[in-house]
Amino acid sequence: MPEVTATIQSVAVNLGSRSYTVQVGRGLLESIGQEVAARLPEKKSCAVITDSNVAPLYSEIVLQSLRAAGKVAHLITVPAGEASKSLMSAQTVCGEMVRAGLDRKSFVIALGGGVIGDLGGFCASIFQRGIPYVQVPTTVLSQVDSSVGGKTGVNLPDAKNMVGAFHQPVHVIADVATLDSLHKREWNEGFAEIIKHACIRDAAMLDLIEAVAKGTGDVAELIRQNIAIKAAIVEADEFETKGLRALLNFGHTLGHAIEAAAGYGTLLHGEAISLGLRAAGWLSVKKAGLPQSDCDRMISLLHQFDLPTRLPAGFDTQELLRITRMDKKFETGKIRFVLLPKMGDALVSSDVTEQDLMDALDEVRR
Ligand SMILES: NC(=O)c1ccc[n+]([C@@H]2O[C@H](COP(=O)([O-])OP(=O)(O)OC[C@H]3O[C@@H](n4cnc5c(N)ncnc54)[C@H](O)[C@@H]3O)[C@@H](O)[C@H]2O)c1
Ligand SMILES: O=C(O)C(=O)C[C@@H](O)[C@H](O)[C@H](O)COP(=O)(O)O
Ligand SMILES: [Zn+2]
Repeated sequence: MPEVTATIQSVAVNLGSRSYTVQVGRGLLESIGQEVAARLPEKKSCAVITDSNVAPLYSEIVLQSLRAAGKVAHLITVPAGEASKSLMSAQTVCGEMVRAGLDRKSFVIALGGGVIGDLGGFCASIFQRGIPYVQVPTTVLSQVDSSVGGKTGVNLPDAKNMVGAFHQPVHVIADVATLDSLHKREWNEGFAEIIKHACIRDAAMLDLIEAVAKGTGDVAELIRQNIAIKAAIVEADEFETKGLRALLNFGHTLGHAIEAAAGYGTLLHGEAISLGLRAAGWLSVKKAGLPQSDCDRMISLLHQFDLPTRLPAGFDTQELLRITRMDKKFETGKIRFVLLPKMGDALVSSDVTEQDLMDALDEVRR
């Protein structure tokens, strides 16, 4: 993976009283304490929630920075991986927060990938009915997607993200230096969400993604562009009530079902979404007139990041459909599915049937 160089850039997320800034740059962890103190001057104590892979790499620098800024910081570490995005983990984390003496004047730092962002944000949203939190994303996926927008939550064994809350962070610090320690598989999975963003919102960005795949593109600029895309959608439809934010679910209706059916952690989120993107691309050609060449370009890009586009053996179609019926976009028992009529443009369709989903799954098995 390339070392990502960057000058510090900021993307604003304008949500009235819930507005915040996403800072992107290299070496930002060292100054977390100052940044947090400037935004939460009256808050004295915090929990730094992280996972067992990230803690040995980055917790000390974050704790030191917070303590140097006068904050009392407690480290809470959960096992790495999707299995930690559970109600049981939320209970454990909140219990540790109580025992550490945190109160309604405390705050949370979510230091890690999307699992920690979603879990840490959720704990912040429910702890003593809600305290502020700061996102410190350390994976490509969490920097370009999950740290922005305030969707927090945990999985149920039945389906993904079934319990949660909208709770916006007060600040996001995306230090691209943390990406240096990612393994290739975790680096690559983030590109599923980046390719998704290009497909639904910005066809021109496909060129930059292709350049990054070849090792010639500016990764930090790509991250910044993705944050800007996500921020603009969230600003226009924070609570996913106006039809716009639902477009961020392109590839997710079947992707989430595959992720849950595989057993959380078997496929990474981005890998499951890659499979969902291929299915949604195929349905977009069939039902929305997407040119086959555009669908092929999307699939080729997924391959360039070694992302899976063929469903492995062992997934039962009826089981996947059963999980898909729990999708949050379902309305009065009807599937609402995100399709692309053309590259860079998406819509939510009520014209996709269960038979279409079965046909798409057959296609993805080939
Ligand atoms: N809230 C949202 O809007 C949103 C958006 C997209 C995805 N998500 C959620 O995000 C989760 C996936 O996030 P993820 O892919 O970041 O997974 P993750 O948090 O599990 O991180 C992937 C792996 O990388 C390790 N890791 C993290 N940072 C590292 C670093 N800098 N160096 C080395 N290893 C590191 C982690 O320990 C983990 O093993 C899923 O639960 C998904 O549902 C949420
Ligand atoms: O922020 C959003 O909105 C998204 O849909 C982003 C997705 O990439 C992400 O996986 C999200 O967690 C899905 O949310 P859900 O509401 O479909 O559970
Ligand atoms: Zn996603």
